[in-house]
Amino acid sequence: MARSLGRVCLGFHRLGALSSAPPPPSLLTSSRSVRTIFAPAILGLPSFFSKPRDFSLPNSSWGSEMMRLYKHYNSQCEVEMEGGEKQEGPWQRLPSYNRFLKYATGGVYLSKIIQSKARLFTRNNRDTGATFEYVLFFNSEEQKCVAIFQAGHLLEGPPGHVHGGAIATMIDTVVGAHANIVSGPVVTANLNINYRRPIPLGSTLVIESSLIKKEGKKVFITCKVTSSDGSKLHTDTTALFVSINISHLLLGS
Ligand SMILES: CCCCC/C=C\C/C=C\C/C=C\C/C=C\CCCC(=O)SCCNC(=O)CCNC(=O)[C@H](O)C(C)(C)COP(=O)(O)OP(=O)(O)OC[C@H]1O[C@@H](n2cnc3c(N)ncnc32)[C@H](O)[C@@H]1OP(=O)(O)O
Repeated sequence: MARSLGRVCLGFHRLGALSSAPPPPSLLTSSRSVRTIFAPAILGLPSFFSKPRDFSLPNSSWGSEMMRLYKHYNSQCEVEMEGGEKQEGPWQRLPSYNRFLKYATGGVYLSKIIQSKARLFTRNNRDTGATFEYVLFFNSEEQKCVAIFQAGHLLEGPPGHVHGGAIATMIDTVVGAHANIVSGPVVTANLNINYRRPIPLGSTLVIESSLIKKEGKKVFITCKVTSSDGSKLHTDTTALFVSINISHLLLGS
């Protein structure tokens, strides 16, 4: 389906790092080019494995609003022209996150079974459309991230509406990815959410995060969740991220 849209966006992950050693922190991200390393060998996948599934591409569960907004942002992404030339656009689509630091246990023993089964919470999605359907875009000029999010029926909290924890999860995911792009490895230190209006299940929402400032190890970000046409404000959030040294996760802090 994405192919039929005829556009190719920049990759968030770079394939082909086949070493079994984790990538050095300096290779994890770069704020302008938004690249991270994906190492199949770290994930225990065979080296001939070509590409992991990209959950941020459209699937049959996406409704018309989700598709409309996807096309709106995707049409402003980098385009690959005939002959492989690339034409820049203000937005970059961020393919779905993969756990490149599979063995980053922070010094805590995890059994091989847990390690092999671990999945990013928001992409733990066997039944397409049932939980979190989303795609992230990043605009480096404006220092903004936008996610288009379709809230599936298994995210129910109050009857017919999305659970506050599921909303917080999506906000943390968007602002977390944003902070990671601008500052490298970070953890959420504080997330302060005002819930203004309930979100009906099945809604398509726009989650927009803006960088406020970077101050030493701290990254301050704000975020709004609105209806797809922007007319209703569902939540507003302030978030603080703190940079961590990735070696603490690898060696134990
Ligand atoms: C769990 C590891 C995850 C690693 C992720 C790495 C890479 C991610 C890659 C890609 C991401 C892609 C997609 C993102 C998807 C999801 C994102 C989810 C993100 C999360 O879901 S992540 C899990 C939840 N998260 C935690 O599990 C954090 C536990 N926690 C800690 O690990 C420490 O608590 C820490 C490191 C936060 C602080 O460490 P610390 O205490 O040693 O502080 P430190 O001195 O370094 O602080 C420096 C300055 O921050 C100020 N400061 C600190 N904390 C503050 C607070 N709460 N309020 C106000 N100010 C605070 C200090 O006051 C000081 O300020 P000043 O410099 O002005 O004095």
